Amino acid sequence: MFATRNAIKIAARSFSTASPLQSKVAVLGAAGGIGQPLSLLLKTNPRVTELGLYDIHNTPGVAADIGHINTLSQVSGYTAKDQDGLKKALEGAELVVIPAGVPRKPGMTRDDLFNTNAGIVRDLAQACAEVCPKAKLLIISNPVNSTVPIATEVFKKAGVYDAKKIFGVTSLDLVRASRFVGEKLGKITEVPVVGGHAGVTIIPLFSQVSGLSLTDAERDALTHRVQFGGDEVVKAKDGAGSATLSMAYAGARFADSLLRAEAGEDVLEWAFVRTDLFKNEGLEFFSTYVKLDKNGVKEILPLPQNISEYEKELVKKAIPELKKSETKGVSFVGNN
Ligand SMILES: NC(=O)C1=CN([C@@H]2O[C@H](COP(=O)(O)OP(=O)(O)OC[C@H]3O[C@@H](n4cnc5c(N)ncnc54)[C@H](O)[C@@H]3O)[C@@H](O)[C@H]2O)C=CC1
Ligand SMILES: O=C([O-])CC(=O)C(=O)O
Repeated sequence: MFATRNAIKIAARSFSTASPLQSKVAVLGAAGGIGQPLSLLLKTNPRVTELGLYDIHNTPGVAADIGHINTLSQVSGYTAKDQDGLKKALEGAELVVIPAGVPRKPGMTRDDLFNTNAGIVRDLAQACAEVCPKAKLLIISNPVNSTVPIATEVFKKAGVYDAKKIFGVTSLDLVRASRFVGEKLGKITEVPVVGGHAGVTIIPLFSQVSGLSLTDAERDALTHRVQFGGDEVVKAKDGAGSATLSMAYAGARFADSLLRAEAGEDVLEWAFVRTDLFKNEGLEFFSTYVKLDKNGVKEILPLPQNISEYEKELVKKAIPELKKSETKGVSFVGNN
């Protein structure tokens, strides 16, 4: 389950500047709080040559607006009213990013979004399986711990499943952990975050950050802040939704990592993927260290051997929670 740390190389963190390959990125839910700034950031990425934006409404306006930005990529926007709008957005896509669905309000858990978002993700994944089965899917819609198993089951049913290409985007947890530790260290450094994307399933590995020394109380507080960073934003937005801008940044960063890997760079990321790491515990999905190549996941690395006892306990606590969400997602597709 754990490996030595020396195999692990931290990915560079600036956006791409190299000349582009042909890479179409589709964004489903593109007119939303995340969708709009995410589409904006993707428009500024020189590796993206085409953007296909889809939402149930408002996408043509977003596409027209972003389309005036003076980078070379082409932008088109479709809604549910356009004939074959979803199909047109997806055709030829290398990456499909999915932030479609409802966000939390104060007092809700991510799992409370399941009833609405499970069906949305299932239907969008079905369209991806039909139109662009070889595209990489980046799932942002919550609850990620269930929506990734949902998309996986849809692809399996359609006979086009490739575990290397379906990702739950947990990058915002990494961005938050890096920022919160940065406040302490006075410099920005990468902080691995593993597990899942909800409460106690979010596990920051502070033991892996060189130069960081925390008292037990500081470690507990920092861990809690990363695990419940989403709630901090939901509370501050006071009914107007959850994190959108930081999520757009994190999602664009993860998309950029996949595009870099597509172009032949060695990239290490953290993402919620299908893995055998916890096979003995009956768990199929876990966010861990993932080496990327042009096909998506090249290699899944075990957790570092030298993580702390405290972090090992967090992993143990997360497993039953993850398992519950996974089963719920799998059953949803089985029963619907
Ligand atoms: N993975 C992560 O770290 C994070 C995930 N999220 C999740 O992302 C999702 C979106 O959040 P926001 O953008 O703030 O919500 P939002 O409500 O602002 O935007 C969602 C968009 O999805 C669209 N949509 C709904 N059904 C659709 C369908 N069938 N096809 C295409 N588009 C559809 C809506 O029209 C809307 O424009 C939520 O589920 C939220 O919980 C939010 C922050 C972080
Ligand atoms: O908290 C939420 O509901 C949105 C989210 O996933 C996050 O900000 O991490």
